[in-house]
Amino acid sequence: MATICALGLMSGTSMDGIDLALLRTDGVDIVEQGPGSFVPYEAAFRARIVAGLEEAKQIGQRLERPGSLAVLEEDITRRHADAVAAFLAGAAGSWGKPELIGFHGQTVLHRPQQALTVQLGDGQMLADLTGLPVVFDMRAEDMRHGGQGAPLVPAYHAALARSLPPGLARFPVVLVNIGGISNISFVPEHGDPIAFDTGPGNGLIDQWVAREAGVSFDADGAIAGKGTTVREVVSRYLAKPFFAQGGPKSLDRSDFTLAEAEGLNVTDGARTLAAVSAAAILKSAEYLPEKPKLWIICGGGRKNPHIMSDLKAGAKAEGADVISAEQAGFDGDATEAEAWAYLAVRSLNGLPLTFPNTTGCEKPVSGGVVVKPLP
Ligand SMILES: Nc1ncnc2c1ncn2[C@@H]1O[C@H](COP(=O)(O)OP(=O)(O)OP(=O)(O)O)[C@@H](O)[C@H]1O
Ligand SMILES: CC(=O)N[C@H]1[C@@H]2OC[C@@H](O2)[C@@H](O)[C@@H]1O[C@H](C)C(=O)O
Repeated sequence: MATICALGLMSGTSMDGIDLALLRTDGVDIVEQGPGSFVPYEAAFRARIVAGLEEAKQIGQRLERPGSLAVLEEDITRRHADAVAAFLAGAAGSWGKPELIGFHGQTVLHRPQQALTVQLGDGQMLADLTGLPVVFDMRAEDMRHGGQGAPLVPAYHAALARSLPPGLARFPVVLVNIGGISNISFVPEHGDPIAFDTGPGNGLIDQWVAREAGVSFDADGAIAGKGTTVREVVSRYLAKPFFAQGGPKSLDRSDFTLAEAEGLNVTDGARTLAAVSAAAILKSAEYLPEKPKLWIICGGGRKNPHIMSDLKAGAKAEGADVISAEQAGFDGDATEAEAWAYLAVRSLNGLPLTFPNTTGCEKPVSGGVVVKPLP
């Protein structure tokens, strides 16, 4: 299959902005990772998305856009187009001109039990504004085949694991994405990955520090650094039914709340929620066929030193190592955007995006809608 240059766009559950990354791939091998970038949403726009999450709860059919959601979708799409233009006008443009965009959009509702997942993002509008073909809506087909519709990044995680230099690769490798929600991909030396969402990532920490300290995230874990983990609260979170079984499973941003942390002071709350994030990830090992030997941490949560130190301590007790994406030679901020570039090329080539062991779909499923700019 032909190698092409693709541009991936991800606006994740943290709702902090748009990640962009270029990738050269044939949809199987990662031929070359290109530059990445991030365009933050300002606080007022993030607040509009948060308000949109509430309105999205009324959605019964995935194409419905009640209340302000139609306008929000247009604005999200326009911001992606502006981000692409700025990105390609800079150094990224000289690395390569993308032939295809992989567009995630903004998840506002995810109800796998109802086979309902809604990402705001108008693929045709983005194609028209950028002049490039766009692959979007990559989760729906998986759900039509009985899958959770998430996580989708495991196909790319597996390619990353297989690209590790022999000196670093200690299989089974687990790639972890700590975004608003966390998810893992278990990659054995031979065979297909096993994947599922593992629990809250940074989402609860963000909500906690926004409410208690008026900041959008706990930068470098500074607030948590002044607090202590309250074990009883961690146990209360881990006692939730979500943790009583393995995958396939996926989460909506609202599935976990701050309820269990109420009453803590601001610093203990931030530290405890970081501990919850790490403990939830480590607990996933109970549902894997073999003990992981190497954990590689991607996503914004790797910048919280408390999540990282808890992960390292827990993994060490099981004889495993924890390293950041960068220590593995990857760009941990760009992984998801790269994944959407990779998945777009797979979609174009009719290759599966998801597998029975990653989302629970009944057979490997491709997906995504491909649109071209109108003449
Ligand atoms: N320097 C930092 N210190 C601590 N936390 C950080 C730092 N930088 C980013 N984060 C956390 O990472 C989050 C963003 O992570 P990321 O971009 O991986 O999430 P996402 O892509 O929105 O989520 P998802 O994977 O759930 O779709 C921020 O909301 C913040 O909580
Ligand atoms: C429905 C949805 O957008 N889910 C996200 C979310 O954020 C992390 C986790 O929950 C994961 O399942 C997924 O994103 C990643 C990138 C994925 O699909 O692989």
